[in-house]
Amino acid sequence: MSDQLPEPPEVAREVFTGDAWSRAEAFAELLAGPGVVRGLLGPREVPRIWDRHLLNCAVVAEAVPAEVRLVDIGSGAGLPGLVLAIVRPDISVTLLEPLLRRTVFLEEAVETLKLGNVEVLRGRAEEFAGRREFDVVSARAVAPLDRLLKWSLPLLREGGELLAMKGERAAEELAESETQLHSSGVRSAELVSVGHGKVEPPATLIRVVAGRAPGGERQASRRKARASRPKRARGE
Ligand SMILES: C[S@@+](CC[C@H](N)C(=O)[O-])C[C@H]1O[C@@H](n2cnc3c(N)ncnc32)[C@H](O)[C@@H]1O
Repeated sequence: MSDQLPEPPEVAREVFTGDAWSRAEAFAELLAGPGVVRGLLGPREVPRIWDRHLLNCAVVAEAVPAEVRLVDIGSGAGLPGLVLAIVRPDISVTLLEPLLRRTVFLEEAVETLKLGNVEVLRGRAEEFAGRREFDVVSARAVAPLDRLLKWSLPLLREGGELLAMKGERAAEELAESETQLHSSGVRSAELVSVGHGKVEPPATLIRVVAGRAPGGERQASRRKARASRPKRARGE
C-alpha cells in the first residue's frame, strides 16, 4: 500500500455505504499502487485520491437514474465509471477505453473488486455509433463538449442522457455549443450541481438529454453498421 494514500475523510463513510465501503478502499489502494506504477495516475494525485477522484466521481451518482445502462467514455483508470459501479449496484456500467494498458488495469480492478455490474470495452467511442445503445453516457476530462456530443448522441437512446463532468468553464462550454446542441435536436441541456455537503466545491455536470436524431441519423448509422457486417453474420 502507498504510504502517501491518506485516511479516507469522514464523509466518505456516508457516500460509500454497505459493500461499497470495502470496494472503495480496495480501489483507492489499486489506484495508489499499480495505478501509479503503470502510469494511469500521476504520483502527485495520490494524496488527493479520496476527495478529488473517488468522492468527486461518486457524487455524480446523484444525477444517474435507477437501473440504467451507463457507458463511461474514456474511462482511463475507471473515473468516474468504476466508482459509479461501486456506489450503484443497480446500474450496469460499460467502461469504454481505447488504450490496452488501461483496459488491462480496468479488467483487473473489476476482478479484484468482484464487481458483477461492469463490462470493460476496448475502443474509441466513435467506433460504437449505432452498434451499442445506452441510457446514460458519463465522461470526465475526455474532450470538449462539442466532441463529446458527436461521440455520445449516437450511443444514446432517445431520451437518454449525457452527463459530462466539467469544471469552472462548464457554463462557457455550454454556451459555445449552443448551435450544435440546437442542430443535433437534443431535448435539453443544462448545468447540474451535485455533491453539496460532500465535496468542496460541489461538482458541476453538463446534462444533455438526447432527442430523436435529425434526419434519422441514429437509425441510418445502425443500418450502415448492419450493412457493413458480413452477410453470414446478418443471417442472409
Ligand atoms: C485525460 S484521460 C481521463 C481519464 C478519466 N476519465 C479520468 O477522469 O481520470 C482521457 C481518456 O480518454 C480516452 N480517450 C481519448 N479519445 C477517446 C475516444 N475517442 N473514445 C474513448 N476514449 C477516448 C484516453 O485514452 C484517456 O484514457
